[in-house]
Amino acid sequence: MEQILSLGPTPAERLNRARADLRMGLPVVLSGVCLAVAVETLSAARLAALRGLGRPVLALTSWRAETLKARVYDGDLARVRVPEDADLAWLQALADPADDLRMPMKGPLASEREGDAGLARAAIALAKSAHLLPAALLVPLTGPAPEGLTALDAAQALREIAAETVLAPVSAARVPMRAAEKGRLHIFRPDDGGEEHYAIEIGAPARDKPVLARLHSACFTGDVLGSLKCDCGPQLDAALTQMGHEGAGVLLYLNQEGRGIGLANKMRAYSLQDQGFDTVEANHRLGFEDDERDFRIGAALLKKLGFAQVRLLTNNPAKVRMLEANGVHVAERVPLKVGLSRHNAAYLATKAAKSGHIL
Ligand SMILES: Nc1nc2c(ncn2[C@@H]2O[C@H](COP(=O)(O)OP(=O)(O)OP(=O)(O)O)[C@@H](O)[C@H]2O)c(=O)[nH]1
Ligand SMILES: [Zn+2]
Repeated sequence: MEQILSLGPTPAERLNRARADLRMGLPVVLSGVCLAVAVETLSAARLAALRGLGRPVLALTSWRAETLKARVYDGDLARVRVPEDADLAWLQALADPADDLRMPMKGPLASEREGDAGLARAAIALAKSAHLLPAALLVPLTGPAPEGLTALDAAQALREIAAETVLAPVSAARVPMRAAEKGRLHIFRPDDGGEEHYAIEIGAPARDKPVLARLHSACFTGDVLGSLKCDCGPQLDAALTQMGHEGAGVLLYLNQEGRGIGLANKMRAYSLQDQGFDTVEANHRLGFEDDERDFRIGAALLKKLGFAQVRLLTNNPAKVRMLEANGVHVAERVPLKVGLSRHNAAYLATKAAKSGHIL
């Protein structure tokens, strides 16, 4: 009996299923009492079906609510009442700031004050971790949940999302690179089937001395396209080149595109930047924090590879603090200032002014 039971999904596995469901536009059951669906992927047909069940409420982060002038009674989020005549376009306009400037008036909006915000909080956290816009529609269930939907306990889901990802090595092989011939790429995979992360080891760095290290967050536009809007591409190059020259180092390539909001949301942020908002304001207008990355992953990977001390290539003091807080000693911060262009001067200045980067 024990064995049959253990074949079922763990809470972490269920959570990953829920992410996939939300990305498809399927609702998930929260704590057995409501259905939650991401606004970004919601279809008109599903909205109609959900309306048949009860009165929906739209969960938005306090950042998004602030822009929309919706009252925030729940600290980090607001639960906005959905009027009888509101259609899918109304919901989408509240979730997505793309047309805010063209059509600023969406209200007046009324927010729920009574009751528990825990379900809404879990729904928003789920949408974020699925790299969708942080906006979710919640509908209370009066009867049993529809068959076949993924069911989660809201409090447990929030704990799982906040928990540290456990990564296991999957495979590794030699990859000689332009910048460093003695390269080896290691792939790590979380046990819940989530995002994989990579480590590139240059040479054979000693484990008992501080290793030259770089924690690089994925940037498709900078790393692959050579975008001039940021400094990621040149930083990646310069870090590998320095490791190549010194003959040893480790670069973690963390799949946390767009400071953890995903590439689709990053392009939404870029469109807002074209409307005049800076990189931090754009994240906030979308409903995200400035930085949604889980910095613990970097520390965990370094320790897994046997490195307890680093000389960290970064201009971001938050990375230094995070490593120290998670058991990796930063013996030295090595500045990494490359790739300044007229396209990214304002972006780098904003990071220095608002995110504490050292220019
Ligand atoms: N949301 C958002 N993400 C961006 C933007 N520009 C770049 N990014 C992302 O920002 C991250 C930059 O990561 P890093 O270079 O590792 O980190 P950093 O915090 O700048 O710190 P250091 O480079 O180490 O000094 C990447 O995930 C990029 O995809 C932007 O305008 N908006
Ligand atoms: Zn970049």
